[in-house]
Amino acid sequence: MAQLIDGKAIAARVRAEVQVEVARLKADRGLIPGLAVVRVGEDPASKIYVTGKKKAAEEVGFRSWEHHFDASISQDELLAQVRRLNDASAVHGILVQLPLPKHIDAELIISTVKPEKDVDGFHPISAGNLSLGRPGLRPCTPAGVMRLLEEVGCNPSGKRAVVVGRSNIVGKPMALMLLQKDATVTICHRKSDLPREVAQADILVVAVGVPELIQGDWIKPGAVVIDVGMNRKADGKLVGDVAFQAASQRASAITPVPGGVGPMTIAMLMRNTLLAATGGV
Ligand SMILES: Nc1nc2c(c(=O)[nH]1)N[C@@H](CN(C=O)c1ccc(C(=O)N[C@@H](CCC(=O)O)C(=O)O)cc1)CN2
Repeated sequence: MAQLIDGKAIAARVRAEVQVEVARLKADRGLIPGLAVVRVGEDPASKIYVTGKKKAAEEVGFRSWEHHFDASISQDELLAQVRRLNDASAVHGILVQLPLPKHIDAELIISTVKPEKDVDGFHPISAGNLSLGRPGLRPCTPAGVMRLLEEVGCNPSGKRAVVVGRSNIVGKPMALMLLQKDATVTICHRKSDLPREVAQADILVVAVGVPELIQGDWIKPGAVVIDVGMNRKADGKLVGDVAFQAASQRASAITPVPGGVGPMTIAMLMRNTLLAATGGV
């Protein structure tokens, strides 16, 4: 039976570390990191995540602001709001909660955030820094996965890592971060032979948003399995992209859903905001 990777507990530890550093920053330099979160429309999940981000920000000692706009806001007006936050000296980190309404070009909005304030790590400059192996702000979810691996003593160096999913916000940066730690990385997508690729993985990270796509008997015995998926079933239950029970029989360690990767996303956002405030990337 696999070790359960307790993302909730590890995320609490990351937030506590940030809190200590924020207290020191206030005492030594009188600097209080500020996080501005932009939310557009009434997506219920976004509302919950943004509330969680504000709560975490306040707990670690940041200033935080939520800028909520009606779903009918024009792209130009939203761009102007982001530029205003770019110019605000008390704001060190800006994030625009996704998804945005269809009439807004999310890529354009993201590229308008000042790279130094891009605490989501989604800006093309941040993505370029990552792909070139330069310092920079990293996307929170894959950064959280790297911390989970570290916490369970899994060093990617020399291991075969398989990432299922090639999104710009999880799959691609995840693969690059594992590569940077000297894993041999395969990225899978809808044309891949999943059972064959998954069977090779010492480290398996799945981020596709398809409930229980990865079957337990595909998994290499002893693999570390990280499930980024979060899928709401008809009965309201949340399941991941991996068939958890069967996978637990073969993996050496596995993240649950909920309580695995999800809480790490918000914890790493706190770390990124601290880095943005101190210029410490
Ligand atoms: N601008 C961004 N938008 C979105 C991001 C992001 O990183 N930046 N990621 C997701 C949503 N997200 C944070 O924004 C997020 C998702 C899930 C969780 C989480 O803790 N999930 C819990 C379960 C919650 C539930 O019961 O519904 C868990 O996995 O235990 C935190 C943050 C998309 N948008």
